[in-house]
Amino acid sequence: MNNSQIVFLIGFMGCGKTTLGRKLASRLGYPFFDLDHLLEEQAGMSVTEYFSSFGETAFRLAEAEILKQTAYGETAVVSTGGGLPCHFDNMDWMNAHGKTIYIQLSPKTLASRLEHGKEHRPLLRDKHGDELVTFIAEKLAERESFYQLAQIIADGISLTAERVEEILKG
Ligand SMILES: Nc1ncnc2c1ncn2[C@@H]1O[C@H](COP(=O)(O)OP(=O)(O)O)[C@@H](O)[C@H]1O
Ligand SMILES: O=C(O)C1=C[C@@H](OP(=O)(O)O)[C@@H](O)[C@H](O)C1
Ligand SMILES: [Mg+2]
Repeated sequence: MNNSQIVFLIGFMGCGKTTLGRKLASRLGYPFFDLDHLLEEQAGMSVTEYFSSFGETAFRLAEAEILKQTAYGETAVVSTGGGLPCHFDNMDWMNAHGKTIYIQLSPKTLASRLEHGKEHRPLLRDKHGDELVTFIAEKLAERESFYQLAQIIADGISLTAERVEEILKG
């Protein structure tokens, strides 16, 4: 029997990839990887500092490199950054190496979750209120076709690690 399983969580900033990924990994007894945290460790600086020092293009190259070079082992839960599936062949690579789950939420719900965490997200930090919702709606529309390539699409409202485990078992 093949017991290998790498689960990639994808979706827009604020959909809960990091929070849910950590819980899911603990539930399944799998190692947890958050690609933004790996990049921060390797670069020795925060994602925000990385964007301001090197720019978004360099960040996209670095996150793709970390996605593909990390030794995940046989089982893992991997939380990606929100933009990662939309660059290079990252989405195809994740579909070929594991199970991809898109955590889907509306721009309004995402904005309400992000209002307090946006200083850590360089793409959002200067946006407020309705302007934040509009920005998310536009960016999500650009990204949606990539996210839709996921093998599993899950409604992010009240999504729990337990529910994701059930979905994975089929
Ligand atoms: N299921 C949830 N319900 C409500 N808020 C949540 C939920 N999951 C995460 N959050 C909150 O939303 C924000 C973004 O979560 P995070 O896990 O960092 O998302 P992502 O990694 O997808 O950007 C955090 O403030 C987090 O506490
Ligand atoms: O959507 C994006 O372009 C980004 C999402 C962030 O990760 P989260 O989705 O975990 O916030 C982080 O990778 C960076 O700020 C860029
Ligand atoms: Mg995250």
